[in-house]
Amino acid sequence: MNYKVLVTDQVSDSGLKQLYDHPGFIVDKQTGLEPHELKKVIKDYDALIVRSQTNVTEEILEAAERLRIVARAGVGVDNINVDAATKKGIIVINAPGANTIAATEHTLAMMLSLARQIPLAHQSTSGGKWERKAFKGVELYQKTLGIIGMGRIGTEVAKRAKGFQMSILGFDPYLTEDRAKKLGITKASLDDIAQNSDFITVHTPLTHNTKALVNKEYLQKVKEGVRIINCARGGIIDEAALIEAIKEGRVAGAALDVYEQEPPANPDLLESSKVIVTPHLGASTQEAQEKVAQEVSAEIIEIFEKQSVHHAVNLPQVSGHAQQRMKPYLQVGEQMAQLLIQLFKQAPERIEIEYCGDLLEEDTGLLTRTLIKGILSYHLSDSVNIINVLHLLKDQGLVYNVQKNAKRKGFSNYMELTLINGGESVNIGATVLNGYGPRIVTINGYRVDLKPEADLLYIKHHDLPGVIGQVGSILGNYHINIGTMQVGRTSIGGEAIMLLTLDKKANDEVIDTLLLLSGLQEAQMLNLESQYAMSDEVGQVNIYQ
Ligand SMILES: NC(=O)C1=CN([C@@H]2O[C@H](COP(=O)(O)OP(=O)(O)OC[C@H]3O[C@@H](n4cnc5c(N)ncnc54)[C@H](O)[C@@H]3O)[C@@H](O)[C@H]2O)C=CC1
Ligand SMILES: O=C(O)C(=O)COP(=O)(O)O
Repeated sequence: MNYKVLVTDQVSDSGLKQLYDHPGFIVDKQTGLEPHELKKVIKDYDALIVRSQTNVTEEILEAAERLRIVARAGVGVDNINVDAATKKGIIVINAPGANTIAATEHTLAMMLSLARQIPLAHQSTSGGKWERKAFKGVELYQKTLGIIGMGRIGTEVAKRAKGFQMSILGFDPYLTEDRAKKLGITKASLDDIAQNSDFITVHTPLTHNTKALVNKEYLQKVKEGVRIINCARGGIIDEAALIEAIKEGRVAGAALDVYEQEPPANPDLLESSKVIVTPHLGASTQEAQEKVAQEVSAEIIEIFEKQSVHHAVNLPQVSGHAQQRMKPYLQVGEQMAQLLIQLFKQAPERIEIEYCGDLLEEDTGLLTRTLIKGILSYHLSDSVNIINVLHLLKDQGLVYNVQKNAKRKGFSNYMELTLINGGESVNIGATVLNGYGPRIVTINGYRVDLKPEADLLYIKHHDLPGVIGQVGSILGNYHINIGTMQVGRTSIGGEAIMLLTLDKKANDEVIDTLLLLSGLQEAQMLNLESQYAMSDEVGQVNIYQ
C-alpha cells in the first residue's frame, strides 16, 4: 500500500528528498491551492505538509477521508485547527527547533536594522541621496533588552544579545531563577520589562493568553523611546495600539516580521518610516527550510512505518524506545480496561486511575490514554484512537482523574482503574511482574493472580463446597478445556469470584447451564484483546487503532 502525501506550501524539495525517495510513499506538491480546491483534493491523502500559508481549517479536515497526519514544516501551528484534527484522530506534528537559529538571527537583524535605520538609509542612498545626518542611530551596547517568551528562540536571542553587552530581562511563566542565572539574564515581570527596556522582543506562540499581550495599556507603561520587535506571531502585539504609540512618540520604532493579517494591509503600518517590515521571513533560510522539511519527512515515515511519534502537538511523545519499556503496561492496561467495562456493563460517569511504585518515574500519558481508550471503545468501537480519546471522553461528558502514589501496594509497580456511576463502582488492579509479565491482581477487592488471556470466563458465586467442581464438570461436558483457574473470596462462605482462561469460548448455552447451578450469581464471557500483545517488535503501538 502506498501512503499519499500532499505538500501545499513552499517546502524545500531537497529537505523532502527522503520522502520522495522512500518506497511506499507518493508525494504531490500543489502550492497555492484555494481552500475549496484543497477541500476537494484532500480526501485522497494520508498526510498533509504545510508551512504557515495553508489554513488547515475544520472544514478541510472534515473533507479529509483518510488523513492521518498534518505536518507543520516549522513551529507555529496556529494555522491548523488542532482541536478539529484531534477530534478526528489526526496527529498534528511540527519541527520545533529546526528553525530556531533562523528566527533568532532574523530577530537580531531586525533589532540592528531598527537601531541603525538600515532599510531607510539603504533606500535613500540607493536613490542617489547622501543623508548622513538623517540616519543617526542608537547603540545596543549597555542597553536593556526585554524578552517576552524565553523558549527556544527567546533563549538564543538572549545569548546573542549578551554578545552585544546588553542587559537582558526575561519573562516567561516557565523561566526559573536558576535558568535565568545560568543564562546571565534577569528574571523579570512584564511590568519590569515595560518600564526598563530600550528594546522589547516577543517570542511566545499566539494563544488566548498572548493575544494582544502588548496592548494599549501595556504600551502606556513602556519606557519612552523603546523599540519593539515581533518575529513571533502577529496579534501578540496589538497593531493599532502600536501605531498609536509610535505616533505619540512613546515607541521610537518597530520591526515586524509577522502580522495580525498576512499579508498586512494596514497603510499606517506599511508606510510608517518608523516601522520596518519583512514578509514573515523568520524561518526563511536555506538551512532552516531543509531542516524542517527533513524533520517532518522522517517523522511521517516513522509514524506510518514504526508508529513512533516524536513531535506531536496533540499526543504525548510515543518513541519506539519508551513504547518498548511501557509495552507490558500498555498491554495489561488495555486489557484491564476492557475487562472492567464489560463487568460494569454501563457507561461510567467518572474514571479514576492510580499509578504506584515504579510507574511514578514513567511518562504515563500514553498509558492513561490507552486505559481510557479501552473503556470508550467498548461503546464507541472503531472511532476511538489514542489521539482523540480525551476529546471523545469530554464529548461523552465523562471525567477522569489520575493520581500518582509513592506507595507500592505490595508490588514494585501497580496501577488501579476504577469506574464510577452514581453509587456504583468497580475497580481492578494490575502489575507487571519482573520476569513473568503482566498480571491482574485485584478485581473489586478480590485478590487474584491472572495472566490476561483473550477469552476469560468470569463467575460470581457464593463460596460453597462443590461449586468449583461443578463448573469444571459443565465445561468438561461441553469439551471446553480450562487453561487456568483463579478463585478469590472475601471470607470463607462469603461472596467469591472465579476467573477461568479457556481454550475455547463458552457460548450462551454453556453460560445458561452454568447459571442454573445453585450459589452461582453471575457468569459471563469476557473478551480481552490487546494490540500490544500481538507483536514483540519495537514501536508496535498502532496509534490509529
Ligand atoms: N517569524 C517566523 O518565521 C518564525 C516564528 N516563530 C514563532 O516564534 C514563536 C516562539 O517559537 P519557539 O521559541 O520555537 O517556541 P517555544 O515553545 O520554544 O517558546 C515559546 C515560549 O513562550 C512562552 N510563553 C507562552 N505563553 C507565554 C506568556 N503568556 N508570556 C510569556 N511567555 C510565554 C513559553 O513558556 C515558551 O517558553 C512561535 O510563535 C513560533 O511560531 C518560530 C519560527 C519562525
Ligand atoms: O515556524 C514558524 O512558526 C514560522 O512562523 C515559520 O513560518 P513559515 O514556515 O516560514 O511559513
